[in-house]
Amino acid sequence: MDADAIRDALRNVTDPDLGDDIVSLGLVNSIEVTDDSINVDLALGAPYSPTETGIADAVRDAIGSVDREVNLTANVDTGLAADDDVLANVENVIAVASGKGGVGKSTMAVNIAAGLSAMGARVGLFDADVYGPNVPRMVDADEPPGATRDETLVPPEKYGMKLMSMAFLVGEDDPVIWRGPMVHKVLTQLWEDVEWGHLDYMIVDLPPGTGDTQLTLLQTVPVTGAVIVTTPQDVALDDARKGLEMFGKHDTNVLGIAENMGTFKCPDCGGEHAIFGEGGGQQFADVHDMPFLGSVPLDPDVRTGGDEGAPIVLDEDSATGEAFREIARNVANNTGIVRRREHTTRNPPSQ
Ligand SMILES: Nc1ncnc2c1ncn2[C@@H]1O[C@H](COP(=O)(O)OP(=O)(O)OP(=O)(O)O)[C@@H](O)[C@H]1O
Repeated sequence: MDADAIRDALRNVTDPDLGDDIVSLGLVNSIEVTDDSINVDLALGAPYSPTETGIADAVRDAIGSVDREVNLTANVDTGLAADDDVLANVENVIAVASGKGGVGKSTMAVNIAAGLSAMGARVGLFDADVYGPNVPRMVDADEPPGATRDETLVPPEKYGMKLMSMAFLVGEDDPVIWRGPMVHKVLTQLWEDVEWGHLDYMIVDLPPGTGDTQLTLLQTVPVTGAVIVTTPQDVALDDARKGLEMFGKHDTNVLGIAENMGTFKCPDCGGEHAIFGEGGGQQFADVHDMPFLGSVPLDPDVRTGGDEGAPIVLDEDSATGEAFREIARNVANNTGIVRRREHTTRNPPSQ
């Protein structure tokens, strides 16, 4: 089997989101055939996402080699030169945002991060909520970052995730009054002077609203996409709209809308009640032509998980945990769509 025959075989592999075969889309970067191996480099950008794992499996099937080892690698064009990319070793930066406080944004960020980590991905969780950093508590991380000789910070790890938070530096209960320029300086240091290593996903928990932190992040870091967390009430949805507008102004992709507290899971009767009305998050996503990532019920186990530092997404037996896992899978899948679409736009296939 030579490279041309392999390329032809790969025309049978369809990208389910972009709706064409991967060769026509220009998602096959290179094919190399040696005496004992077939090496194919694909333009895939969302490691461990179910969709891209499926594409890779289909590629192996299409090649169907029995006598040579098939090695697949992935390299997607991000449009950034390594030099001007502040987080060059981080493949995808995902901002978790909410229009208003208290909708469960940190809970969502922690569970998405832990969910991606459980899928096998290398994950960083960056608590950028300088005004109320609470991620360390939610994952029970009390170990502060270490420091190397050249004064970079080594993030502590929990559930396989690398963590960084203002709480490590100032203490969770210290009131912090930050002005814009200080926020900018501290945040920039927090991601530049940290040894993140190679990450597939960095999840950034933003403070609620549309303030200095959001601006700093969007101006200084190549954000792959944003997740907007909302509850189904009209007031929360109104604020979520402002979040959408902010990301729109900065040309930032929105990976989708995640609904929290969609229903109330009653511990007494076991039933689920739509106390804030039904389908608010889904309707909001539809109206704004955004993907809907999923809905999580108001479930006392989520809060206990958060308080005890054990994200519920890791509880295999919990239905609410499965709702978070579904959101994590969709976040990864939609990250892949953004990456592959950008790649094909930047590298239009010749035929
Ligand atoms: N689906 C849920 N079921 C039960 N409790 C929840 C759920 N989501 C969040 N909580 C609880 O609600 C509280 C607030 O959640 P969280 O800190 O995630 O909100 P937030 O939007 O990040 O808030 P902030 O405005 O402080 O940033 C926490 O105690 C959390 O455990």
